[in-house]
Amino acid sequence: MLTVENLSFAYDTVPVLKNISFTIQKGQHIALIGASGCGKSTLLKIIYGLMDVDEGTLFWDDQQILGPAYNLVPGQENMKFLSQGFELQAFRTVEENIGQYLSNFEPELKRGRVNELLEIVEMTAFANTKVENLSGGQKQRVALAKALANRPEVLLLDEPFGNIDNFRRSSLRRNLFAYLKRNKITSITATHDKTDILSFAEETIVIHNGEIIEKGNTLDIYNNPKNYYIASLFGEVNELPIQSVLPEKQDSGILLFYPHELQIIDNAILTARVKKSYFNGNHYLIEAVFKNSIIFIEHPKFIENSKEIGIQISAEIVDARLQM
Ligand SMILES: Nc1ncnc2c1ncn2[C@@H]1O[C@H](COP(=O)(O)OP(=O)(O)OP(=O)(O)O)[C@@H](O)[C@H]1O
Repeated sequence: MLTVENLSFAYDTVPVLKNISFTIQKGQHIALIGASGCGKSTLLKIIYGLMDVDEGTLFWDDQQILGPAYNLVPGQENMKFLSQGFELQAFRTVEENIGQYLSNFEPELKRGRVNELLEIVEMTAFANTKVENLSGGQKQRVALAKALANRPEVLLLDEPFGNIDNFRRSSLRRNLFAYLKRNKITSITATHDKTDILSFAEETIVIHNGEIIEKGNTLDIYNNPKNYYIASLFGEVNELPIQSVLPEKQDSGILLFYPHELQIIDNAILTARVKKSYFNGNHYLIEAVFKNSIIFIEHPKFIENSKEIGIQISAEIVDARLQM
C-alpha cells in the first residue's frame, strides 16, 4: 500500500503541493488529473523519491520513501517512473534498450522477456532498430517497455500516451493496463486525456492549485462532478443556472451538464440559437447561445448557423444533479 500523509512541497519558496494525503492499495490503478501546472508531475517525482518534501511522510508498505537528501541514488528500487522525457540510449537498438537492466545470466529468459515486452508495446517489428531512428511515439513505447522490464511494484506514468497516435493509443492502453492488472502492478497515471481515465483508473485524484479537491471512484467523480473545474477535466461542460432549466424553482444555483446530456428536439420549452456545428466523427458538437451563454450539445447531424433549436435534458439527469 502507498501511504502519503500531509505532504507539502515548494520549489524554493513557491508552494506547489499543499497538505496532500491519500492511500493506494496494491494493484490499484489511479489517475491523477488537474489543470496544467497544478502539481501532478511534481507529486509523481516525490513519490519516486526524486525530491525532498518540506512536510509530510510517504510509505510504500512499511518502507519510508525518502528523497535525495537521504538516498545516495535517488529513486525507489521497486518503482519505475516514466517521465515526459524518456531516458533511452539513442545509439543502441530497441531490444538492447529494453533489456538494458535485465540479467545476462540466462540469455533465453532475457530474450523471452524482451519479446514479451516488445509485444505489449507493439514494437516487435522494430526490435533491431536503433532508438535514434524512431519517432517520438515509438520512443515513448520503448521507454514504457523498459520501465516494465524489471517488474516494478509501482509504475508512475506522466502523460504516458502523449506522443502516441490514436491508432496505436487505444490498443497500447488496453495491453498495458491488462498487463498491469495481471501482474498486480500498482499504477499512478498523470494525464489530461479522459480516455486514459474512464476505462482504466478505478480511482481518480483531482488536484487544483496543489491541493486534492476530490478523490474516489472514477465513475462517481465523472457522473457527479462536484464543480465546473472537475467536470471540465473530462471535456466540454455546460454550466446552466437552475432557473434557466427549471423556471418554477426559486434557486439561484447552477447545474453542470456534459454535451451528451443535452438533447436537441422539436417543440421544447427551452430554446437556443446555433452558432456553429463542429464535426467530431460520430457526432457534431453544436455550439449554441442559450440565454446569453454559450452551450455545447452533442448531436448526430449538422445544424445550420442561426437556426433556433429546442433543448431537452432528461428529468433523471436533472434530478441527479439537483441532489448533489
Ligand atoms: N524545477 C522547477 N522549479 C521551479 N518550479 C517548477 C519546477 N518544476 C515545476 N515547477 C512549477 O511547479 C508547478 C507544478 O508543476 P508540475 O510540472 O508538477 O505541474 P503538472 O500538473 O504536472 O503540469 P502539466 O500537466 O503541464 O505537466 C508549476 O507552476 C511549475 O511551473
